Amino acid sequence: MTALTHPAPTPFLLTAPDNTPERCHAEERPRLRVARLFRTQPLLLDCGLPVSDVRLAYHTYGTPQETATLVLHALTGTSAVHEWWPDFLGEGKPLDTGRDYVICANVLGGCAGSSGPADLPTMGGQDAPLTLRDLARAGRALLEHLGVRRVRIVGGSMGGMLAYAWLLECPDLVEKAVIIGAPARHSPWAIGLNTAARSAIRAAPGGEGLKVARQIAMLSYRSPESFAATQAGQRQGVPAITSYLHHQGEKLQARFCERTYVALTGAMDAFQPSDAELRTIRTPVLAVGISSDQLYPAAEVQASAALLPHAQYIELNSIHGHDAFLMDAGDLPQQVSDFLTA
Ligand SMILES: CC(=O)SCCNC(=O)CCNC(=O)[C@H](O)C(C)(C)COP(=O)(O)OP(=O)(O)OC[C@H]1O[C@@H](n2cnc3c(N)ncnc32)[C@H](O)[C@@H]1OP(=O)(O)O
Ligand SMILES: N[C@@H](CCO)C(=O)O
Repeated sequence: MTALTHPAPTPFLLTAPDNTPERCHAEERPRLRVARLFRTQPLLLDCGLPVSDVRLAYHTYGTPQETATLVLHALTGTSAVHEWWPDFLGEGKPLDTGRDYVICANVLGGCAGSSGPADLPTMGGQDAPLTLRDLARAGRALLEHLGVRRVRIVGGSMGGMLAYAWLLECPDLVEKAVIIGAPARHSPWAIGLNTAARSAIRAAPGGEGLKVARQIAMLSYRSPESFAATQAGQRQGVPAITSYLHHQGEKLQARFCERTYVALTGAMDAFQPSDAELRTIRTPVLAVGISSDQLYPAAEVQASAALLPHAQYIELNSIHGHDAFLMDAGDLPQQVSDFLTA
């Protein structure tokens, strides 16, 4: 197989020369910081490989506190919550920067400042397989680094599935969790879509495959009704949807890494907790399905939540499919706020 590529490293600020976290106060402009973790004791990945000196890039918002709100981003997301979730972050919003200490880290394996596949050990000449539990354990070390003892977790899409991994891996840390647009495990449908995306990347490494992967994924992130409303007709001599998908492919290729795409989709596909494991979760959970979600149908999100002893389920009504939690959130911020402050 031709080697997969990694984009130029994201510029970042190290936390401080001695690796002590700097404090970001509500009035400060959000800054990307990078913590260096596992320098004395390695992180043991589920595949058996130890990793030392792990970088996690993160943003914090609000005043540091021992109890924080941890945001878990989606597949191609970053730690910059202020850039991609303005409906949820800010004073008076569910991630209330005037009241809460909000933390978001680019996941282990990511390509927005954290240690990615190119920084991690290989296994048999291939990138080490990562698990969502590995990502949660790395995240736990960041919380310890920041002096955080308890968290409320809010995650959407991959971040929602990662929230399940946190609930299983770190039950002692998590006070409550909001899981948006995510089941506890991938269906054959979701694995199939990711398989096609990875096949495209492997068939055309260097960027072209990643563009196709994004086009496939975008079709699952929206809905037939959404595209009928936004992409009907022609644009510059081709169907508008064709031009849209090309644009989305170019946009992702410019900002993302194909090796991260393979690693994170693989981690999601492999995360298959049993019903029995899910029934052990004691933490209160708010699970949110999205009425038009083609990737993770609302019924699937609800079925996962039904296995949890202390979960409530609500549905976001939108024609815009899976991505609605990012672009058409409606009343959801208020409902999430109510749950987090109850
Ligand atoms: C803002 C950021 O920095 S996001 C980076 C981090 N990413 C994340 O956190 C992941 C989560 N975010 C996302 O997945 C996305 O940003 C979303 C879902 C929130 C929004 O997606 P968007 O691509 O911005 O929205 P949308 O689907 O409406 O597309 C708009 C873009 O398509 C272009 N477009 C729309 N229709 C067409 C068309 N027919 N042909 C060509 N281009 C088109 C628009 O001009 C616009 O382009 P631009 O982004 O270069 O300005
Ligand atoms: N559109 C989001 C959701 C994917 O699950 C992303 O690109 O990360």
